[in-house]
Amino acid sequence: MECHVYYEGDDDPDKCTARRLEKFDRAILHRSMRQVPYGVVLNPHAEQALSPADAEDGLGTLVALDCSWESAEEASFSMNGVHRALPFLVAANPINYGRPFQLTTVEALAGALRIFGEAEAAADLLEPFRWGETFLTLNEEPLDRYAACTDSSDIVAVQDDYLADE
Ligand SMILES: C[S@@+](CC[C@H](N)C(=O)[O-])C[C@H]1O[C@@H](n2cnc3c(N)ncnc32)[C@H](O)[C@@H]1O
Repeated sequence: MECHVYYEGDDDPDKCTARRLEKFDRAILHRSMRQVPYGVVLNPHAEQALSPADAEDGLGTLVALDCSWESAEEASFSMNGVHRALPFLVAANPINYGRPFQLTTVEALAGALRIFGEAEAAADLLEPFRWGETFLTLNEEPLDRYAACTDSSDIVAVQDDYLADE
């Protein structure tokens, strides 16, 4: 599955995970919205949770928006595609370690790949990051359970187990 990122460029370039993905040839960055291909769009505002059932709908393409969280409002996600929110997963990056839902671009893309059953691709994407493997170990149990789900309602039922512990 190809990973594409619409790059807004308003976040600290030194900490930006999308730029590092581009540097290590793990993702294709687009500076113009028109260039972003149709795909499964990782959108935290989406009504439906991502599930394995979405794997075919993106025509082999995953899309994220790399911008600051301040500008990641609903209107910014105007890409063409199937919009999905990730279920409960916690960040492993040093800035937001342990925080649920607010993932970096690479964590979001890797989480989606893992839910789609593409464990090797997820590990490969995270490989250029010091804390990359930690994201997979920290979230191993929910990721295994999400990857075994059939659809979005299954995912939400699994997620409820983790939200109940928050
Ligand atoms: C707001 S940007 C922040 C990127 C950060 N500056 C970096 O360097 O990675 C993170 C992007 O990852 C995706 N993402 C993060 N958490 C998500 C979630 N819970 N559900 C869906 N997508 C999510 C979205 O595409 C979101 O715009």
